[in-house]
Amino acid sequence: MSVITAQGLHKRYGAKVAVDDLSFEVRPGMVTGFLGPNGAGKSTTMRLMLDLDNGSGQTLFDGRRFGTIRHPMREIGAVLEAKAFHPTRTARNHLRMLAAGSGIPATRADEVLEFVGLADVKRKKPKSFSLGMAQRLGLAQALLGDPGTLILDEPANGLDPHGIHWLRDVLKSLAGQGRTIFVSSHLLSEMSLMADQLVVIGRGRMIYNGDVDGFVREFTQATVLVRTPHTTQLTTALGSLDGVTVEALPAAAAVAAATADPVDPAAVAALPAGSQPSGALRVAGTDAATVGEVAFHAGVLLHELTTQTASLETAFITATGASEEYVAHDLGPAPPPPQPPPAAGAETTGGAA
Ligand SMILES: Nc1ncnc2c1ncn2[C@@H]1O[C@H](COP(=O)(O)OP(=O)(O)OP(=O)(O)O)[C@@H](O)[C@H]1O
Repeated sequence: MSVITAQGLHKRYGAKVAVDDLSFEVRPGMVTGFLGPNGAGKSTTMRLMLDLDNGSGQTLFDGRRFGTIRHPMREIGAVLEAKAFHPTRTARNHLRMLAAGSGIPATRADEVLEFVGLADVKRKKPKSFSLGMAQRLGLAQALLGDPGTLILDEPANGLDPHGIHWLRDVLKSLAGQGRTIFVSSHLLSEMSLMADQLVVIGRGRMIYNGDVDGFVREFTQATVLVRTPHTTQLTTALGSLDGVTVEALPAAAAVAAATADPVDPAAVAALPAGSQPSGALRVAGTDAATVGEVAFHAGVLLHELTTQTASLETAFITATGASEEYVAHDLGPAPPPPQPPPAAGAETTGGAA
């Protein structure tokens, strides 16, 4: 359980700056997600943090560099590459060898293999493992020394939906025990369910460091969904507010037509409570409380008033769009297959044989 402090991490490959002066803190007791488009520098950053790559800056684990920690496996569990295992040993022996090197009892190998669901294949060689099985073995290896800190690069890669669900529960529960979890992933829906804090980078630079809700707030605009039988009156009333836009959703347009817009409030009010036809509006540029107040002062009945926040994926695309390194382009039609050369003496213009 340690605070990770990354300070001024920097790495270039020739002219290419892969990690550009990154500083951030990863705190215990929560999952910190590490996000960025392809090639943003996530893996390089993780390697720098663990002194596995040459670069500048430093990373401290409760004030100590990785290289100075006597038994790193007992403090920091890391999986940076899913398939980095000994080529000839069985999964169990691979873990027992690592355990022996760090003064960890051999029985722990069986415990962690059981924990990650690989007990049945522990006598098999990891080279025969699928990517998902290799990921599970990687996590078993990381947990061998019961470390307080986990650094995991794309641990969900290759896992099936059950495996992803399981991994999320495991990481959340390890964080709940007070451990420090730093995990990269491209699965944004998973990240939104799992992470408390985010470090988001693009082209090696910091884009955002803070809590997940703050990221979504900063890079997207919340809207207010309103359902009312009086869409026209409400649209007019909201139109007087600066910076507010109102969009009629398809259902609202249908109601407006059906009730011969503008709505006759007296006719609608005469309907039994709850049976008035309701149209939907999406309001941007203000909050639900303001929409509710405006509706109240305009005498507009509301059936629903909901704040709608955007997804982590929408925020990620907005935040990192400009720093996307590998941008796809439209694929034109395939060229026609080459025509075989005409046989010698054959007709080339067509015609009756
Ligand atoms: N050994 C290397 N030699 C040259 N360039 C490298 C090397 N390793 C990484 N890079 C470059 O550094 C940049 C960052 O790469 P990195 O693998 O850290 O990104 P990433 O965010 O982990 O990407 P992904 O999400 O695709 O795994 C990329 O532009 C990559 O091409």
